[in-house]
Amino acid sequence: MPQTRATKNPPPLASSSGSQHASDKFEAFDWLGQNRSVVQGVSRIQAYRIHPSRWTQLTRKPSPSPPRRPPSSSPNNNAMDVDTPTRMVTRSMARKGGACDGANAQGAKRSSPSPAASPRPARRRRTTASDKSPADSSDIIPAAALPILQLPSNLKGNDVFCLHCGHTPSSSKCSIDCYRTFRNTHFVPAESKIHIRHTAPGAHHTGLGVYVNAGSSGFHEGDYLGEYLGELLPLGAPEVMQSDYIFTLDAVTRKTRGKRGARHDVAPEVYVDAAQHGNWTRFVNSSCTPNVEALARQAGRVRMVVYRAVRAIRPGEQLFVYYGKGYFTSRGLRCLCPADTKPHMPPEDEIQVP
Ligand SMILES: C[S@@+](CC[C@H](N)C(=O)[O-])C[C@H]1O[C@@H](n2cnc3c(N)ncnc32)[C@H](O)[C@@H]1O
Repeated sequence: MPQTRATKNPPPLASSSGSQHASDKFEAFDWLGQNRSVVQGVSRIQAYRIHPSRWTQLTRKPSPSPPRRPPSSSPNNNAMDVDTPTRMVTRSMARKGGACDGANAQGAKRSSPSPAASPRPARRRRTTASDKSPADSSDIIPAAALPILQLPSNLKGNDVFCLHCGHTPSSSKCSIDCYRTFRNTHFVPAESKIHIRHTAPGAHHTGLGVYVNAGSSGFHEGDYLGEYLGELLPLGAPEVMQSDYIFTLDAVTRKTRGKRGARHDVAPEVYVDAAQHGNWTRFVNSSCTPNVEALARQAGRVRMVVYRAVRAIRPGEQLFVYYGKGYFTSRGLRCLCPADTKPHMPPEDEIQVP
């Protein structure tokens, strides 16, 4: 079924027809197979990039105190944030220049590592020399990007936990080394178990997708598969409106309860856009029955979106996250995932994890 995008600024890379996809012009085997770092103008990166002119030309709103979320009326607000997955950026979030207002909550909910969600460090695995990527040993974060990525140092409360050490990132026990160590030790070597290829033609064709290699051991539930890398963009950057490869790196820095309900303080808006620079995670398609979740987390005060397996994933299976309903509605797209034989609209923000 033809799909149209309801946007005044059609994405430069993406086509508006259902049979053509942003990445059709990539040679999928090149991405992983030919050891090339640049494929058809899209560079494969191992660390965040920053768009220098976007950060100097655009003035970000000064935020002496972090913006407030509207009080929530949900009596179960505490539970709401537990392991809530993050979602791809919707068009309306980008237009409004902010992803954290209540009106957009359905498509924009990001997680905060709540006390129940991540007080303990993630499961570690043994690192081998072959797991090391060039980025692990050198500058994993460009110096200019560090202040952009880091959460405020005056974090209070106990809502924000480092994925590596489990401490609040403002604690003296948590440092940038936590981010480095997390990257080196907690991710499974996913790239050696996956390949990127065109999805089958027909009703479920969604361009390129990520598949688990036949003959590999697949993934276990809870495996950290990778970090969603891309170019860091500030609030108001025009690319945010145009990209189909974008997450917000927003994070809840403090959650307090008052008479009017819970209040969430959030860190200033940052987007990670993989349209021009990215890693394999940019090819993961959306499904209403995902096997991977995208979580907004932090390690050593560095914000990141991590992909984690929500169940065991067998060889031959395609990896899927859930982009959120807002991703599809704001682009005038229908979901073509295998959860339904026909093009459909994803459920509100509910996902069915089998
Ligand atoms: C982040 S990219 C995923 C990789 C993409 N398939 C590619 O070839 O580069 C997101 C785009 O993939 C397509 N896509 C992913 N999941 C989809 C789904 N469930 N239904 C329809 N299109 C989907 C849409 O074109 C969407 O804008």
